Amino acid sequence: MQTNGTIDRNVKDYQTLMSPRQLLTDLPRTDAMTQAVQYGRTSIRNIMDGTDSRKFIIVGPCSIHDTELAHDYGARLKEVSDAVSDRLVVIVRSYFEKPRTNLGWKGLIYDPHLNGAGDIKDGLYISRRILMDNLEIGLPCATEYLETFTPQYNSDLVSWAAIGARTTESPQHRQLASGLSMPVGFKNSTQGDISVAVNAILSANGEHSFLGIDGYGAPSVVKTTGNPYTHIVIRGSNTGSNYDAQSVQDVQAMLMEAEVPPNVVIDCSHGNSEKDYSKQPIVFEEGLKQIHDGNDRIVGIMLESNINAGSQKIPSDLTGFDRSTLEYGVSITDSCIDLETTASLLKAAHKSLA
Ligand SMILES: O=C[C@H](O)[C@H](O)COP(=O)(O)O
Ligand SMILES: C=C(OP(=O)(O)O)C(=O)O
Repeated sequence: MQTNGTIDRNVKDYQTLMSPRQLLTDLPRTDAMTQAVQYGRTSIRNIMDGTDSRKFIIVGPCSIHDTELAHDYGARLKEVSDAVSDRLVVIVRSYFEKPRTNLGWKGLIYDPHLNGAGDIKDGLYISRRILMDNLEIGLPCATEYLETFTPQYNSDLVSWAAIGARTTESPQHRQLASGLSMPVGFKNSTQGDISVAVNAILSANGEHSFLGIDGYGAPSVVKTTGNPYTHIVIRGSNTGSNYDAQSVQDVQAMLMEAEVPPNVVIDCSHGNSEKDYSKQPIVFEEGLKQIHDGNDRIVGIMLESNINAGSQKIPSDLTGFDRSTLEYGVSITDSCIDLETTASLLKAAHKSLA
């Protein structure tokens, strides 16, 4: 086709991807995995409805960059999860898509080999295997959806999904959430605006028609029913936190004014910890205190946790990067608390919810 340079001026290449159905056929979900997915989804729905008195904890690495690490982390978290499961539903963060403030590594799906090659096909296979690994041992998974096509490739393995602070206001993400099969948390904006998340909930609760792909990869008009299990995740902002009792009550008042259930998840990281992992336990304990003091609509808490504490820097241009230089078990995005701290926080929560 003669285009005279009117299109694709800034496009280097198109690479055809396998259809979602192809990936699901190559890496099929087992019955045991289905059970783990359903356990996570049903538990969260019941907690949101108030028919299950437990709380859900979304906990795990800020991002996964290493299959071995994910496996190791999941196995160790599962032991803690089993010990607290009568009062806490533990869902492991399995985040493969990172929304960046400007540039940076975008996550395992986008650049699985950490070499800047953008091998998204491998990223989809590798990330699906990680979800399957966790489900195999009975650990339900949470993820963030950044790209609106991604759920077709992995949502059958996900029990809870986030729409992040940078995308909560995006119509496409709200429409996407309206059709997702799992409960979805909308973050407040990076500037601390709560109303964008409240509006996101209202939008995602409704029916939509929008452009997407079906399981065979065909461009489709997607018609959704609306997702009744959406809620807010308060994550603080670039200028301060919003996890104190007054802020939480103010958020709940806004939700009730909008006639949606006042369910809130407190994110202990991001703006609430000023991205300093050592402050996450303070936020966690304050959330527990508020629950203990009677705020039973705090339905969940989120922690960013890894095998080892802190974070390590990687170059912004990953071309030629030698990933063997990375320290094992340490985040390459936001700083995380370590597994020992995670285990002691979960055990403290278990005790406090007695
Ligand atoms: O949770 C992850 C980060 O906070 C988010 O992806 C933004 O990261 P950045 O500001 O380092 O780009
Ligand atoms: C990117 C994340 O959070 P936020 O959208 O709140 O920045 C995250 O939880 O990984």
